[in-house]
Amino acid sequence: MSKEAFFISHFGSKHIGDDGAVVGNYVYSKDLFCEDIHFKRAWMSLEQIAQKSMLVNLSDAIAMNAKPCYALIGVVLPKQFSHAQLTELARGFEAMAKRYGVEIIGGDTTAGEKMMISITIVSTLQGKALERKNAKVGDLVAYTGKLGHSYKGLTRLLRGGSLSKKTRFIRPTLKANFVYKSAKYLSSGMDISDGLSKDLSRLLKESGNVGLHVKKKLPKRLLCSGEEYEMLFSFNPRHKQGILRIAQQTRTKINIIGHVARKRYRCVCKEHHF
Ligand SMILES: Nc1ncnc2c1ncn2[C@@H]1O[C@H](COP(=O)(O)OP(=O)(O)O)[C@@H](O)[C@H]1O
Ligand SMILES: Cc1ncc(C[n+]2csc(CCOP(=O)(O)OP(=O)(O)O)c2C)c(N)n1
Ligand SMILES: [Mg+2]
Repeated sequence: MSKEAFFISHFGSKHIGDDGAVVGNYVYSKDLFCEDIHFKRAWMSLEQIAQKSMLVNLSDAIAMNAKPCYALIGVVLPKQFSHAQLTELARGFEAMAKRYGVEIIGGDTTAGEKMMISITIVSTLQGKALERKNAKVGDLVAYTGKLGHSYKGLTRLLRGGSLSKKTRFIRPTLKANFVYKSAKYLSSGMDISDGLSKDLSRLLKESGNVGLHVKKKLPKRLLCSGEEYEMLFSFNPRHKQGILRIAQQTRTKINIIGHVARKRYRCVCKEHHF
């Protein structure tokens, strides 16, 4: 068991375990975005840091089929930040929040050596919650968009290169419209933050330790690319046409990777979790 799982295992709530906690018609979710863990200051402007930290948080809400409405923003900021820097960061949060119809209703601010951002999102379910745990044997498994860009961007940055502001690593593109329209046809779903293979292993485990019958083998650079924020989901094959139609309407690329089978699935990537 990872130290992360060990730590979380101490809490008794039945709401723990998915992208967000479903309580009544609301979903509550939180993600951290930290200097030298999720980003380096040299890689991104403060505006981009604010934007990405907000997007990765909105991603969890959307992945639950919920519309984000409120955000609480906790920040640890270096003391030497100028007013201009604080403005840039705050405007980044506010602009992205506005774009998704989210109101920043509070948070907390303190000084520290490295930047840390912790965002809590409150969202409202758009229909049934899209959980990880209901994939059934025989369901098709698919993901949206293209994978591998984020890892490619990260590798370039780690080698001292730079990225254009539109690249996936700097600015993920969320699939909100596709999720909201298709959720009623999906049996399970989650966003891809730790890599398709790792996140798929979680989804299949939560669905009763089932496995995947692979349709076409994917290379590790796609399977293990984290921070993609594409959607991973499963559905009964009878909904395939309906889902493909919604994908077309929302201009979302869908990749079917196989179907759920009675076997075990093993993550093929290196574990990097705490
Ligand atoms: N420090 C913590 N205290 C309580 N619950 C936690 C903590 N860290 C993670 N969790 C919960 O564990 C589950 C899995 O978290 P995680 O794998 O990080 O989800 P995600 O990839 O969507 O961020 C979530 O339900 C999350 O709320
Ligand atoms: C400086 C730096 N090193 C490495 C990475 C790569 N990286 C950091 S966290 C992560 C996985 C996703 O983060 P996590 O905090 O596990 O997100 P969650 O699953 O909780 O949503 C990846 C691929 C990075 N973004 N920045
Ligand atoms: Mg997490």
